[in-house]
Amino acid sequence: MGIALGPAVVRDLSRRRWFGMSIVLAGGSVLLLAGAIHLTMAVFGALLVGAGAGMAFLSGVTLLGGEVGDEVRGRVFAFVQTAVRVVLMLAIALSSSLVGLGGSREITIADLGISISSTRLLLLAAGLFGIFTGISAFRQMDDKPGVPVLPDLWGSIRGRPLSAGEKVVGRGTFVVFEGGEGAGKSTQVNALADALRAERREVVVTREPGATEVGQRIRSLVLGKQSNLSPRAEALLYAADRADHVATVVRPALSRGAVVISDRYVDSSLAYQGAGRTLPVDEVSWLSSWATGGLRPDLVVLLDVPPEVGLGRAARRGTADRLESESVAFHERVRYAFLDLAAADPKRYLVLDATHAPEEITAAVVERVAEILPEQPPEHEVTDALNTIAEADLERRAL
Ligand SMILES: Nc1ncnc2c1ncn2[C@@H]1O[C@H](COP(=O)(O)OP(=O)(O)O)[C@@H](O)[C@H]1O
Ligand SMILES: Cc1cn([C@H]2C[C@H](O)[C@@H](COP(=O)(O)OP(=O)(O)O)O2)c(=O)[nH]c1=O
Repeated sequence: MGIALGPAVVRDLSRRRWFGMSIVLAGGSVLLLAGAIHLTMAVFGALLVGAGAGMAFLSGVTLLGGEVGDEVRGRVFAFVQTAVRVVLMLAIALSSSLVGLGGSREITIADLGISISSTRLLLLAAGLFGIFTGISAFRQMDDKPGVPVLPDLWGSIRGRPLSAGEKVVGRGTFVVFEGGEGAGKSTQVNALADALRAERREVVVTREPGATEVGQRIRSLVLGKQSNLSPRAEALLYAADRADHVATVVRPALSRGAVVISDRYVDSSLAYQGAGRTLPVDEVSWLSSWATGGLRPDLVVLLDVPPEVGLGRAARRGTADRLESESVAFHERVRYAFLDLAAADPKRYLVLDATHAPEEITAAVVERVAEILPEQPPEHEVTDALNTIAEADLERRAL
């Protein structure tokens, strides 16, 4: 059953993870057998043991096939087949003699009449051993460290396994500003950058969409008033812009140790394409996480403003783009989606009332950002680093 149905159920789950999980399933089902108080429970437990063992066998053979060289494959498989048979025979022989050793004693728990026999104790020990072995196999072989196990399994069953986050080398800090139109994001991004530059930190100010050359072209596609995009195409274009932005601007800057300040990031897609355009938010989230290789900001500053106020400010700035000209109901949905995201992860968010005076907002932002920034290195190291960046910049311009 495990061999026949397993692959169809877990679909794209990493085979390394599947191997450990299957052993845990088999071990857990043996535990169920140990505590079975009715024949149906025992039959169900036995089916699950079979499914777990079958899946472990299949994933183990698949993994072995992929990792063993062609020249020794025949011998390795012959050895494994023989070893499996020997272990099975030993297990049968040993367990039947152990079962015969102990007697059976009846104890009564709330009229259930559970008998504690040596069979149950043996199954209990075997189940615990199976779970322990499965967990240690999982830990040793895990190819997606840091990716939560159950969401990954659930995602795989639904055909969308979670991807392992790409590592960020370096110790930069990633700050994102989010909020509706005219909330004051650009104003605050610049104010924060000025404050950090005054401390002689390397700051990279960037935005979505349109921070790169490709991004500029995508920006004119998604925000041009004449374009008539479907919501899914719009979501894919924002994700493509984000992928290019993260790969070519954000990650390189973070790996240098810079503070990267971005005007909008993933939450904008969740709020505008998810809540605004009513695409499934988990799907939009998966798309963004794939596009960014799982890169998450250290801090998200949410500038919260009623849509009428923000849109009024944006209108004073000039002509409205495609999204600015959406209905007030659309912008209300966007606003509450942002607030909802912030409430779900309060440690990562700073929510500010954006109707306050700009200087007041800047002071709150600077205070919070100071808490997450690493200690400043000694003055001469900063000067050297800034000189190197300036020289590299001059060289790039000269080319
Ligand atoms: N706190 C504030 N109070 C009043 N007006 C503001 C405030 N912050 C920004 N503005 C003004 O609102 C307009 C939009 O601000 P901007 O920073 O471009 O917003 P966003 O980038 O969020 O669209 C600008 O004219 C700006 O001067
Ligand atoms: C990054 C991003 C932006 N957007 C929208 C929100 C804005 O209306 C528009 C960006 O416009 P922009 O002019 O850069 O921002 P603002 O109006 O806040 O100054 O793109 C999305 O719909 N999804 C996204 O993922």
